[in-house]
Formats: sequence, structure tokens, C-alpha cells
Amino acid sequence: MSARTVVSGGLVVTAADETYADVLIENGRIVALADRDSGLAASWQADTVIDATGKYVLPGGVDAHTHMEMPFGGTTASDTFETGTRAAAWGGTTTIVDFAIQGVGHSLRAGLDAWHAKADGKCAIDYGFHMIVSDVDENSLKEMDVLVEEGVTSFKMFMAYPGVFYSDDGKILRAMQRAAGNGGLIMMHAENGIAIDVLVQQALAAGKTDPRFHGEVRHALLEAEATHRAIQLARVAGAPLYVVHVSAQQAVAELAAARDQGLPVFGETCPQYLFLSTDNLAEPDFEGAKYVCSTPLRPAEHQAALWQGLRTNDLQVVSTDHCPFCFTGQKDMGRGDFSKIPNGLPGVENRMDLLHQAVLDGHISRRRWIEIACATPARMFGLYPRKGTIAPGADADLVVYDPHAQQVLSAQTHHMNVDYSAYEGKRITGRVETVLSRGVPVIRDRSFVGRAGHGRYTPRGLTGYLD
Ligand SMILES: NC(=O)NCCC(=O)O
Ligand SMILES: [Zn+2]
Ligand SMILES: [Zn+2]
Repeated sequence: MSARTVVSGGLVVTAADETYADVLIENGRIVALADRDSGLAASWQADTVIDATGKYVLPGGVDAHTHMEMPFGGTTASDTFETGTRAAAWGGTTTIVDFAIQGVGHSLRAGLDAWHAKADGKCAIDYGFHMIVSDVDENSLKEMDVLVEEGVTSFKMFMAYPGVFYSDDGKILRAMQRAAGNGGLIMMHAENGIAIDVLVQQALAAGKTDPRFHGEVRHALLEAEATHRAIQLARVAGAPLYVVHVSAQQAVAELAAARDQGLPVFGETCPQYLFLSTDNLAEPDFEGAKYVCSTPLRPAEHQAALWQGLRTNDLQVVSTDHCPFCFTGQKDMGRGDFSKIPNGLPGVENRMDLLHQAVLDGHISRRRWIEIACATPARMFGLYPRKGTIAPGADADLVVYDPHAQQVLSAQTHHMNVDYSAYEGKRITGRVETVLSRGVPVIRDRSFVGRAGHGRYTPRGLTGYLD
């Protein structure tokens, strides 16, 4: 007989429901839920019982935007698939979707193979891949069809970073047309990189070299303009569109206007835009470099529009865009020239906790927390209902969450392989206690009991968000 686990006594929270129920797990899958008052669970035979009394039982988090060991800005993101997925598990995330990169002049296949080689046998939790398309030609367009069939069903393109990942509008349109035909989802980094590069050169020539100028040159209007343009291109192509790491209130307004017209346009934001601001970028002694990412942090008044977008469903997903670079030895490559600071923030471990704090702070409801962090990312990227919910047939990716525990976020205690925390000193109520991945404990009572290689590559279906 296969091992059976029961998670008992907790409040099971999904995007749809909150019920006191016991959860029966067999062969890594959820096989039944029994309402507390039904008495049904009394007849269940179990090898292991996890007592969740007084705790929440949540679906494992799905982080649809990470960059483990990504070469970028002349260095490489400091979390490997091993350290980054371990940290994700500590934070209650049980699936990541990372970005494989097509090098310019290379095939999509070569990029995907390279990312498989990095991740294979290393991950503590399950993972999938999106593909960054940086060289649109006949061959890569054909490869998109093949990748969709194989379970790489989403493609990130960049209107930013000329000379690196940038695609012009013609290339973007061609890829969108292809996605309209094969069912893939185009994910857009929407910033007008050509205009931004002019402003970067002008700022540097004027002696404006500090990290805070990163935020000034990456103007909110240039995020909004690119968002608008991406929406129109997707419309012409007849393709759905998912805009990543939305930070400007004007960009939210573009998404909302498109959605009001019934267009299949979706938006993601990240905890850094919800909790941090240009005040962080302006921290003295080059400390602002810790907060350099693109799109950039915005003045704090943009946060209200992001929270509102999350409540009104004009924004659907909160991912981390986890792309950590150490302050010493990596971020400091940009002393004296903010354009040389590698772009990206750590956060894969913090997302579920920060969003729980947002529930307590009144920004979102408890079910909306699970919707934007678990269910919708799974649905958006073809992983639902296997991931992102607690229901018979779903993978037993579960988090026992203590909603009353107090913690202080800090680089001293986090598990990400990076020498600072973007949220150093922030007090959070709530903490992950136990995490199961396909029924196997990865974190048990605040100890890591997982292993590199437990996590499986998970091919994905087409986006289920249009159904
Ligand atoms: N966001 C960021 O600053 N770094 C990661 C790369 C990207 O997502 O554009
Ligand atoms: Zn991006
Ligand atoms: Zn990213």
C-alpha cells in the first residue's frame, strides 16, 4: 500500500473557498478533502498525520517569474537552481517557472537545453520554463511551435535592453502572430528601451551617476507607452498578452483600459513595487543599488494603483522576478555609473509572507492572496489544476502556514544566496511552518528536509486563463 498522509485540523484556503477540512494525500496527489464537521476523516488510515490545528493549509505558491543563475549585466544571478529553489520552499513556493534564454544567433533549442542542464537534478521543488526570445527569425518562429507542443508555452520578449534582449516592433509582431497561431502566450517587458538609452546617456553626461537616476531615466511614461504599444501589437496579431513586472500606475491604466474593451490582456506585478519605492533607490552610500531593477521602483504613490489593480483584477498575478545580485562584488560594479548596476532584486523566499502581510494590512482578501500567488499563475501558465489549488487530483503541494507567528525579514536569516535583503528589518505576521511537494516534506516544522533533485521539470499546457 502506498504511503498516506493526512493534514488535519487546518483552515484550507484556496482561491475559491475557506473551509476547516482534513486533506488526504496518496501517491503524491490529493485524493480527498473532508469537512471538519463531516466526520469522514475518522475512517482514513494514514501513515503520517500533520497537525495543522490553528494554521492555514494553503496550495504551494507558484512563482511564474524567476531568474536562477541568469547571466545578465556582465555577471550571473547569485542563486543557483539548487539554492534558489530551496529558498523558494522556505517561503512556501512549490513551483517556479524560470526563463530559459535564446542567445542572439542561437536557436531556442540551444537555450532551452542549456537551462535544462542547469536545473536538472538540482531543484528542491517543481519547475517549468518560459523561453526568452531575443532573435526572431524564420527558424525561431518555427521553433516556437515545437516548444509549445513540448510544454514551453510562453515566450518573453523585451521592448527594453537594446543590444541585449531587445526586439523591435516588427519582430514582436511576428512572434505575436506566431503565438496567435500556436496558442503560446507572449510575456512582455514593456519599457521603451530606445528612449531610455538616450536618457541614460544624457544623465551620465550630466554627472548623474547615482542609483536613484536609474529610476528617473526609466520614466513611468515610457513604461506606459510601451505597454500601450504592446497591447496594440497584440491586438493586430490577434494574440493574448501578459505584461510582466508592471510598476507604473500609468501602465496599470493602459491594462485596465484594454481590459475594459474586453481584450485578452493580463498583468503581473511584484512585491518590490508594492512594498518598496524610489525612496529606497535614493538611499545614501550607494545602498540604493540594492533596489535597482527594471521596470524600476516608482514613487510610493504608484503603490495604491497596483493594489487597486490587484483587487479589481486589472492585475492578475504577483510573481517575484527573483534575480538576485550580491551587493558586494555584483551591484557594486555600477559605482560611478548606475547603468552598470546589474538589474534585479531577490525575493523568491519573501513573496507569500509579504502578501500575507498585505492581507493583514487590508490590501487584499485571504482568498485573493491565494488567487494571485497560487491559482492564477498556475492557470495563466498551464499548470492548473495540478498546481495552485487544493482539490482531489491536484499535486499535494501544500503549505502549513502559521498566521500568527512573528518574523523579521533579514539577510541574516534568509536562505537566498545573496548578501542583503531588500526587506531588511521588515516585520511580518505569518510564517511558513511545513511544506509538502507532491506529498514529500521539503520543510518540516521550520527545518529543511528536502533534497536537490526532488523537484521535477513540469511541462505546461496552454494558458488556461482564456477558458
Ligand atoms: N527585472 C530585472 O531587473 N531583472 C531581471 C530581468 C528582467 O526581468 O527584465
Ligand atoms: Zn523584464
Ligand atoms: Zn524578469
